[in-house]
Amino acid sequence: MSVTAHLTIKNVTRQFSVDSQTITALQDVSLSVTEGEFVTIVGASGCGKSTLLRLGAGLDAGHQGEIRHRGNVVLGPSLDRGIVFQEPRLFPWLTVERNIALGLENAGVSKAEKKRLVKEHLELVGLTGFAKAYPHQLSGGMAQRAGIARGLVNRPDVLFLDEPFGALDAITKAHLQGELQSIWSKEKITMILVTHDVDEAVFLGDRVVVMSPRPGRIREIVPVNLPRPRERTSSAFGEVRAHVLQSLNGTASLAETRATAGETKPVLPRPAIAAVG
Ligand SMILES: Nc1ncnc2c1ncn2[C@@H]1O[C@H](COP(=O)(O)OP(=O)(O)OP(=O)(O)O)[C@@H](O)[C@H]1O
Repeated sequence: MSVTAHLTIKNVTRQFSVDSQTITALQDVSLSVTEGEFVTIVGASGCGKSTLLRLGAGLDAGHQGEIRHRGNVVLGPSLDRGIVFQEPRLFPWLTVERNIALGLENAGVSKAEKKRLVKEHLELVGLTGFAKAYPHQLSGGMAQRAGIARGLVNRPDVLFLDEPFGALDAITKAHLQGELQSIWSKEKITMILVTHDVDEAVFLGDRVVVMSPRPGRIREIVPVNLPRPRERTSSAFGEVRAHVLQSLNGTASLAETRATAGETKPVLPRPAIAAVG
């Protein structure tokens, strides 16, 4: 793995205004991600994880501080930065292959190249044979695999994943975590994944970024120096997990904070809320 600073987030603060109150979603957050690294971000609900991801991907702006990707200031979305959300967001009227091909929209590739890339990525996520299926014919895990293929198909430099397995059952989740880790090892794409699941963060991350809420800050960055694929039942894994949990509990227990999360969320739908700054 090279040590090029790939994505740098420097002193980033992001505030929102809700009902004339200012919410500081992120305060003075700095993080430097190296090329090919897998960084996971955990934290209680409302601590700014998604805000950080959206800013990094260029889907949000209005922050103070600076975000650079390969040395260039991030000013908006780019084909170099892919994103996968918790819901796969597939178009129900398009087949799996056409949904994946959407990731190549505006990528300037020929029809033949598009076909080749879609086939390759169907294979990569284990959906060969489902190219012509429609989203309603897929299980939740399969749909999320299609979402991941769409995020990867144009070979982004960085793939941002916002709780990609959050809606899946425990068995499918563990399976897809394993698959994502092999895709990452094979494709060498920088990945930044947000999760509520400490096991997932330790299983996948080279480093686990622990965030604390109100205002959202980085509390600690925990390196995970364990060989891959990781053995979740090993004592070394358990030690890192315990460390991350302790770090989270330094602010509040995750369960406790999630129970009060409603208080930190805007009551109005987000598009109706003005951004500060
Ligand atoms: N568009 C927006 N308008 C107003 N407030 C927002 C907006 N986006 C985020 N916030 C607020 O910023 C804070 C951080 O939200 P964010 O969604 O980043 O947290 P999170 O850690 O990803 O939470 P969760 O784990 O529940 O998804 C919250 O208090 C939230 O209400």
